[in-house]
Formats: sequence, C-alpha cells, structure tokens
Amino acid sequence: MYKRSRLVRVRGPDGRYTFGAMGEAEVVSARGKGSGGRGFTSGAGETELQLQRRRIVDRRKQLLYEMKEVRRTRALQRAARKRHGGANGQGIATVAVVGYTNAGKSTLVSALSNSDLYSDDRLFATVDPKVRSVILPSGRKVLFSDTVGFISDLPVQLVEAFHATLEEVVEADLLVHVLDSSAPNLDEHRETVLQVLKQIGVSEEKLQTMVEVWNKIDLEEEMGADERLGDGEDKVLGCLSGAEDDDVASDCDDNNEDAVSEISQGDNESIGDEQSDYSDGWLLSEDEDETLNEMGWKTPNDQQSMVSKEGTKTENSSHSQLLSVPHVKTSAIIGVGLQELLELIDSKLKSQNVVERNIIDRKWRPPRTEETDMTVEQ
Ligand SMILES: Nc1nc2c(ncn2[C@@H]2O[C@H](COP(=O)(O)OP(=O)(O)OP(=O)(O)O)[C@@H](O)[C@H]2O)c(=O)[nH]1
Ligand SMILES: [Mg+2]
Repeated sequence: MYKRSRLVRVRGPDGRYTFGAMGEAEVVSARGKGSGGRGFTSGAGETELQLQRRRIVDRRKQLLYEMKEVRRTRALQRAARKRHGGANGQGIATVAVVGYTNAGKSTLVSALSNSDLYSDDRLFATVDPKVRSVILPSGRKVLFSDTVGFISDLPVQLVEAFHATLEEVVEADLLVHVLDSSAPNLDEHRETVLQVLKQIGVSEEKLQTMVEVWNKIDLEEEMGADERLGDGEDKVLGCLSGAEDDDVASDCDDNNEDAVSEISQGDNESIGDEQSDYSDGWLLSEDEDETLNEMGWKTPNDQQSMVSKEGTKTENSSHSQLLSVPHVKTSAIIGVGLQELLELIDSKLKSQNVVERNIIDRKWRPPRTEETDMTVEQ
C-alpha cells in the first residue's frame, strides 16, 4: 500500500520519465507488449502506472488470502492444544512472550526451551510466531509463543499484517513482557507495548497478571545509559513513529525527496488519483478502518478517542505500571534469571488455575434453599 501510493511519474537521472525509482516509462498494451515509450499506443491498454498498481493490488489480495489461511490454521492448532489435556485434564497453558522489537524475546525463548529461534540485532527479526514447549520446575508442560516485536505507532497496515501473530497473544494464558533493560527509553517501550496490547483486545486482567522481565542485564553493568541505542536504530524508529525531530525526519525522507521535487507540473494527469493520497495517506487508506472493525479491533482513531475519553483511567493504570519494578531480571545470552522466571510463571499459572476452579465451583453450586438446608441438617 505504501508503494502503491508512491507510484508517481518522475524524471529519472537520464532525463527520461520513470515510475518511482525503478519503473520504466513504457506504455504497455493489454497484451503486455511494450510500445517502446515513443508515445504510440496500440489500442486500449494499460499504462505502466496502471500495470504497477494492478500488480500491487493483486499481490495484496494474495497476501491477505494467505494471512486468512494462516489465521485459520492457527485457530485450529490452538483449539487442538486446548483439547489435549495437560496434567489434570485441562489444555496445555500457553505463555506469549511480548515486547518491543529487539528486546530479546526470541533469544529468551530459545534459552528457556533449549532450542534455537532466529534472533538478530535488527528490527522485526521475528515476523512469525514460533511455539516452543518448556517444562516448568513443577513438571508442568507449557508452550511459549515467541511473537513479533512492537514498535511505537504501529501503522495500521502492519497491525493488520501481524493480526495472526497477535491473536496468539490475545489467546495466551499468561503474558511475559520482555524489556531491554539497557534501552534508554525503556518507559516509552513499555508504554508502547501496553498500548498495542490494549489495542488488540488483551483484557485488563491479563495485563495485571503479566510478568515483566528486564532482559540484557549483562549490558547494564557494561555500559552507561547514554550510549545504549545505535544511531541507525533510533532513526528507523523515528521514521516509523513519525518523529518530528528535524534530523530524523530529513533522514526518513531522503529517499523520497528527490522524487517529490522532480515531479513536474505536466505530470499531474498521470498521477491522477494518486495525488490525493501521496502524502502519508497510505496509513489510513481505503477500507482499513472497516477491516479492523470487522476483526473487532480498535482502529487508531478509536484508540485516540478511547485515550481521550478514558484519559484519567488510562493514565492511572499506566502510571502504576510505570512505577512497578521488574518481576525478574534476566540475561538471555548468559542465562541469568531463567530459573527464577520459570518459577514465577509456574506460580502465576498455578494461582490462575485456583481462581478458575473457584469460579467453576461457584458456578455449579446449587442455589441454597430451605429444602437443601434441611436435607443437610438431617
Ligand atoms: N547482551 C545481550 N544481548 C541480548 C540479550 N538477549 C538478546 N540479545 C541480543 O539482542 C538482539 C535481539 O534479540 P532478539 O532475540 O532477536 O530480539 P527480539 O525481541 O526477538 O526481536 P524482534 O523479533 O525483532 O522483535 C540479538 O542480537 C541478541 O543477540 C541479552 O540478554 N544480553
Ligand atoms: Mg524475535
């Protein structure tokens, strides 16, 4: 969608008109025959611009279809997991590991499960959740779901794209929030993650029971707070979060600036309706709001109004989160704090079971009537 809204005719370095950075200024006939760009078209056909647009639309359709399939498969897998009993007949509990991108989620899940998940020092290393089974100290088996990392102001399209992944989070029995303790903006990261969790419909109750892990404590000892985040990473995040800092903003736009300045007046007609959504309209284009509503998600607009309506409430709850201390400090790399984390997860799941059982007990207790009282007395 981003590319689609940026398909404009621009003058290339050789003086020829091209589409975007790489397109060709050819006029292509309906049969796909190029006419050499000499202004000659053979009958009704598609211009290169239309062709490029159609390709993008088709590709998007295909990807949306595939995502639907992924969601369907995962839903079936989750249902199967719930059916297959754990120790006492209930399904195997799932623990979703969430957190800001690059916090070390994959590394931590790998360390906990003695397996190897792909981890990398870059944004969005994980885009597909992987499930790993882990035996807790009590002997109980649980499944850890490594998830995609969050970033501030997750664009609508990305929220949509990660929907299947984020469903795993909503469905999980317990959430483990991994924070990079060496990140200078740890509080912002925490806020972002909480916002996204709320946005995707995680219940307040689950947020309350969420375990907070401060990872990378080995780095904490090694370096000072100021030299923590790499320059490049800051900039990328700045672009994604629409930062208004001049330095960052100009860096983000560098790639597009030439193209923008070189759009000549005569090109307006070929730009057509692209013109209207050229400037960042891709974030909110078309039916996105509808799509999200269909999924039962809160759109960014909803969320804004939700924040302003429930301003005090949101502030209060996030404030209490901000003041909270980490439950566990870990280093996924050198293996510190892992046992402690597993023990905490064990006890959280145990207490959850007790609460659930209490609710069921209460639900099934027959109503107290005089007759039953008398029966008991006899
Ligand atoms: N020093 C140190 N580095 C760590 C630790 N845990 C993870 N890393 C490094 O941090 C980087 C990111 O780790 P990942 O596990 O890919 O992070 P992630 O949270 O899964 O990232 P996304 O999948 O992009 O959301 C990698 O280079 C890891 O080696 C840790 O405890 N200490
Ligand atoms: Mg990862």
